[in-house]
Amino acid sequence: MPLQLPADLSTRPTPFYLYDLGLLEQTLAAAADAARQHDIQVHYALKANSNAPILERVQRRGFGADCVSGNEVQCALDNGFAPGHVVFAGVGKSDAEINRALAADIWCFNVESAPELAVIDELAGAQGRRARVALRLNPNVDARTHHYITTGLEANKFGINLADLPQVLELLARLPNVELVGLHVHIGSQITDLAVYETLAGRVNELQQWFEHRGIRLGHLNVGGGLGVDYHEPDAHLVPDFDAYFGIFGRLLQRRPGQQVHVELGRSLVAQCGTLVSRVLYVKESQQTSFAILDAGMTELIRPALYQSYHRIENLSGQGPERLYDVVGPICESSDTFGKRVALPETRRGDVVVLRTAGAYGEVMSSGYNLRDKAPAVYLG
Ligand SMILES: Cc1ncc(COP(=O)(O)O)c(C=O)c1O
Ligand SMILES: N[C@@H](CCCC[NH3+])C(=O)O
Repeated sequence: MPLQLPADLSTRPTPFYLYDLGLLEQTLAAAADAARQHDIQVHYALKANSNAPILERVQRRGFGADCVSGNEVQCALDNGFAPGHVVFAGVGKSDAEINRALAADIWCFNVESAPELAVIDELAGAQGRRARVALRLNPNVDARTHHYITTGLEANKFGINLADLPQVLELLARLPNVELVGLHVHIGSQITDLAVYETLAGRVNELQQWFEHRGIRLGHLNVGGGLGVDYHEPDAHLVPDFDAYFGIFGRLLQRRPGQQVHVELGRSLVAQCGTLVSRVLYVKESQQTSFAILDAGMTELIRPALYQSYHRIENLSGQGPERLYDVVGPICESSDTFGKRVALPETRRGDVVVLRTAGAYGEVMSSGYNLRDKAPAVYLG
């Protein structure tokens, strides 16, 4: 399927984010089918992209919302997610955020530490409520992804380490305003080696047994998100292999009767439907390198600067034999580089250059550094 472009591209100012809603629907349908087949509930991780037209489509599929701030909780509610389908996660929830989520009577707080548990109990008590909580445990499983987006190792700030679990359970037993409803793990993002999820499923089974030996039955198992996408050859894998991913948990998790299994997917649902569209401002020839300087930079898409991430770069208007370019943005930082020695057709001022697979952690991570304008979003399909 060729990249869909707006009919008025030649006169439309750049940069902008372009979203293919047809591809989004196709991706959501594939995920919903696979989830249904394995009886797994999806909570969409809003942090990947919280634009209203995207949330509207996610919500229509019957997915819930996985939120990591009070504003994300509010955004989910404003965009039609029922409170009973909203989860609030995150290592540093403020009192104000917890209070808002309690007042909205969301489904569950994913709790990351003993002090947080005590605060939720206190605030719930003050509101005359009982909060449902899942404990986020650190399963110490290596996601084999970039170290900045690995979250399930003991060295990471996330989750409760297994050594601390007995004390957390003692605390939980003493707190009157919190009810333990589940177990939560999340080991990282952009996971492409699915064997990692097999290890995770085994670890979750062990954890469940550990709880059961202490007489605790878990209403749901939340195995987090992290399914990766193909940044290198997006057109070959526009829709991720949800069947393989859900199948692992469907097959390997030892589910108890009536127990629910939840996943929190972000990137895999929205990454491929988004593209950052820019134009070449200048081609600057230096002795060693040809720079293609774009009108988009790290302020629009920070992933290459932050994680050395690869995004496929295509010159849609260039013709002629390929040459190598360092593709950079206009921001006053040397890390404002989208790719080095990128093969592009002969590139000129005004050419339209796109960065693919930018629907997740693209627009949401944009900034106003250098007092840049926010790039608008354009929706097709
Ligand atoms: C706790 C939690 N759940 C879900 C996600 C969504 O991850 P992804 O977009 O990789 O599916 C993240 C981000 O890594 C996360 O930290
Ligand atoms: N923002 C990151 C992933 C972090 C996911 C959230 N825990 C990325 O662009 O890849």
